[in-house]
Amino acid sequence: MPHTALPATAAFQALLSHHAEVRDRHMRDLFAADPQRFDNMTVKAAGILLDYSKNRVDHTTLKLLFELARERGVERQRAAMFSGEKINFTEHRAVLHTALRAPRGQALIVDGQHVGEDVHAVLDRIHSFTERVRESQWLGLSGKPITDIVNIGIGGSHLGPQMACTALRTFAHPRLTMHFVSNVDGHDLHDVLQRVDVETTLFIVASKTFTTQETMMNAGSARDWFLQRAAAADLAKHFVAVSTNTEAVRAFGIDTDNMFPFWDWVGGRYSMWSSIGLSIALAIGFKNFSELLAGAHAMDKHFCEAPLERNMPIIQALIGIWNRNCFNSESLSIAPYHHDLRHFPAYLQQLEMESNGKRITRDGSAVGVATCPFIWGDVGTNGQHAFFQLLHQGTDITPIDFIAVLHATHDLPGHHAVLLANCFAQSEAFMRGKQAEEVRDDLKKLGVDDDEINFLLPHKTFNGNRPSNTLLLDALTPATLGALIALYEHKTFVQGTIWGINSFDQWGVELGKVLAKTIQSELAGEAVPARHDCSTNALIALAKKALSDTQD
Ligand SMILES: O=P(O)(O)OC[C@H]1O[C@](O)(CO)[C@@H](O)[C@@H]1O
Repeated sequence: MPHTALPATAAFQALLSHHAEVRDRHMRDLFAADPQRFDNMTVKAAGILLDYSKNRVDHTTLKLLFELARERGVERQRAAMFSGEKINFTEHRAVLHTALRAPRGQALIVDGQHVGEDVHAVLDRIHSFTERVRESQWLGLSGKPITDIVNIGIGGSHLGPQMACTALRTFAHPRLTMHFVSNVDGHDLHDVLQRVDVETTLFIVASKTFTTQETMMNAGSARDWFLQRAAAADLAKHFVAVSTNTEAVRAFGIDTDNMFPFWDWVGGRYSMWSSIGLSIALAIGFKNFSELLAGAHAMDKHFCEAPLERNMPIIQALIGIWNRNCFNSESLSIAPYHHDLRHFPAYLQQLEMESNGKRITRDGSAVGVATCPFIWGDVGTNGQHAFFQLLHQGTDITPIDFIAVLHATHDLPGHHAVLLANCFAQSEAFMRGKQAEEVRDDLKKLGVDDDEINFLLPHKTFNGNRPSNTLLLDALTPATLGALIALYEHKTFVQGTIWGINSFDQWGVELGKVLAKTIQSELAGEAVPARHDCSTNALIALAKKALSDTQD
């Protein structure tokens, strides 16, 4: 079906003309002109407040952005996704992670399958299994309760579970220690195996395909480690699988009674709501896991029902389009001011960059504009002492998403106020900057002489006008975390729709999976070295020597 590339649309052209008129305007002036700017540019949903007032937008900008969303068919695509249409058009698959968090009783049939019934049947199994482990009814080989859970997976089968278990650690079962192994680098698994006891460890092999090289290698090594210490008959008490591939699970030697399935309409990076979330449910309990799903569902409802002008994922997506496609911002920095959200930037890297790191639209033509920015970041306040200097005074302007939580779960006096003060001070400074006159006054008060002031002035002046969103959560709970993740999922989807790309395939990553295999067989000496460039040939030779020295 022919597709109109973004640059050819009237709404985008109108946005570009508006940008040419307003791009030099300073946010300080926008704030001065509208004392109600905060009230006018905040939206609340599912326990989250989004303050987007510290962006270079005004009423006209927003109007043009909403027109763009309408012209690009965001509402139509949203309905298509939720109803199970095969919007993943290169893999001919439905995209139904939202069905994983819908309450029992949803009537949705895809390819003759009753999706809601299937989802809740698996959730019921997760419920009973996690209770048995948590209540010390599921016992290890010597009759002891499980103390350590090792999730072996990568990408979407790792990042979501690890991020959520860390974020919700205050809800976790005190007896259970969670471990996450993802990297094919043996140092990762080796480190964990040194810290666990074979009698009380449960391994979850989490892989949608059950063919991913890293996961299968780690799972195989974990199984070898286990069998060196225990009998094969004990494997069923210590290994469970999460996958869509029953045959491969059976071939690996995991009892399919110990397999928790999911479906091809769940994308890897959207899968933590499925049985890929088994480790989360084990850590925080099924009731809390259900609240995580309910929080995401509350955001789904908001996304489906709120008018575009009050719709948080749509607003966040449109602000991102404005920054990326009009101001050419190449990256988006994620700054969670909560230590337990420290894995959130890495989670979003896969979510956004694997989804929208694309350049071809649905009819095979080029997008014609820049797509996904680089996503990166670290927790506040650590980031302030590492890369914030560049964000304040570097030559690139990088938009930032500040994520703050009003109530802490610790009782150490003073810390939380200082943390929040830093967060708000940073977003204010990025917006306001510090003008030459303010710098001069400050230095004068300190008694600095005029020559020194003139010398220092350009270095100590900040232009400001650097955009940010602030997302405020009342508390970090399963429900608000669920809503926060769903918010970014839908934001990603809306941006993909505006660019006209498929946010749900990942051919680039598939290529990487194939490429390593050639060199792998050359390193193993099984293949005649392919004709690489001289650098790659030399590196292979060095590694080959090192590997054979280690074996000697
Ligand atoms: O769950 P699997 O099949 O092991 O895949 C792991 C990850 O690999 C990818 O296919 C590519 O990184 C992701 O989309 C997925 O989350």
